Amino acid sequence: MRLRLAYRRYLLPFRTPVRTAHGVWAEREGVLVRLTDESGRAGHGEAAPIPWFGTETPDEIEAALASFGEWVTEEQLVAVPARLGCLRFAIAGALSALRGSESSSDAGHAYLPVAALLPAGRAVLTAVAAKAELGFRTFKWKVGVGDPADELAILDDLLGQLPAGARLRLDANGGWDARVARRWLERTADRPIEYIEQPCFAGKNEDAGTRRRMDDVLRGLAEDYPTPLALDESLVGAQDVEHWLAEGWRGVFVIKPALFGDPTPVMARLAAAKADVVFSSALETAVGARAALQLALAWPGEKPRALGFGVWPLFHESVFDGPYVAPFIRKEDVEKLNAEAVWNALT
Ligand SMILES: O=C(O)CCC(=O)c1ccccc1C(=O)O
Ligand SMILES: [Mg+2]
Repeated sequence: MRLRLAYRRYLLPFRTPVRTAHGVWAEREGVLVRLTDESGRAGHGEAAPIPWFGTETPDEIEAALASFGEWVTEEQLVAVPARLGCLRFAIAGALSALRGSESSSDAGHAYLPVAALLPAGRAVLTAVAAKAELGFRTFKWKVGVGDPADELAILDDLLGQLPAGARLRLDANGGWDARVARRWLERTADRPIEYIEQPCFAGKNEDAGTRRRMDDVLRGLAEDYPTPLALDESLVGAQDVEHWLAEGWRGVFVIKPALFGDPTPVMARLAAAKADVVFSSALETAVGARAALQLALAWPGEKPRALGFGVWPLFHESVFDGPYVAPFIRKEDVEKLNAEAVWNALT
């Protein structure tokens, strides 16, 4: 079947720049894809790459789309190479929206809890109360941004401000070396920390030996301390999931579906392995978020941990955002996200 391919590249400044151990991230760049069949039915998908995680870049996505021309076949689309994982996710999402295969069944979860994303540094102490007031009970704080001694001092103030029974996740974005990670893990051992996300990381451009040594460091930290660890930057694409499942990783798998190409086989693999999964935002627009949240809601078995989607409002125009006021995301909120409206807002 012939499909008409259109795409729109976007560059959207965040309302507030996101500070992580990788530096300041001020604007989101990505590409929306729209596929229309001969009856005029359309499906949208989003490629929201994170090059510092080791994904492809927006330029590579645009070049691949430009090479297609206006009319494509499904065979051509699914032949996009695996290294363009974000583009493959956009294509899979657009095809599934077009076929209506994403749409509602009664299977899956009616709603899932959401973790509120808190700002790095001391700003966390003024941000947390408003989120708790809204009813959030899982929180995520970015660490590895400032001096470790300062951040360690803030940790206990933050724990003191959390409502009873709250859970706190820390995300170092790979910004610690093994020594700093051990210092933190000693401190968190007797504190109620849900998990620490990616304490250390060797970039995708490091040589294989360096990356292997970093895997050993992560395994060692996971074995030596009681606070659970989560992999995030370590997981970009199906081959990384296979690698860590084969390693017998018993911690958390943070899955940003946007980075996993056609997500269906990866989800099946993680579910079969009974992996401890946290579905998380890539700071994409409502188009990619809709597809990612549908996967989370369809996760088989037990309710997964709180979603890493407490990121909105993220953009200046609310049409680009997902649902955000409540500490839960409901299936009906996700189904209401309007991909065509996002597309139209990018003229
Ligand atoms: O996971 C969450 O709770 C929010 C999303 C998030 O933190 C994030 C968003 C984009 C890129 C990287 C990250 C990250 O987890 O490090
Ligand atoms: Mg992370």
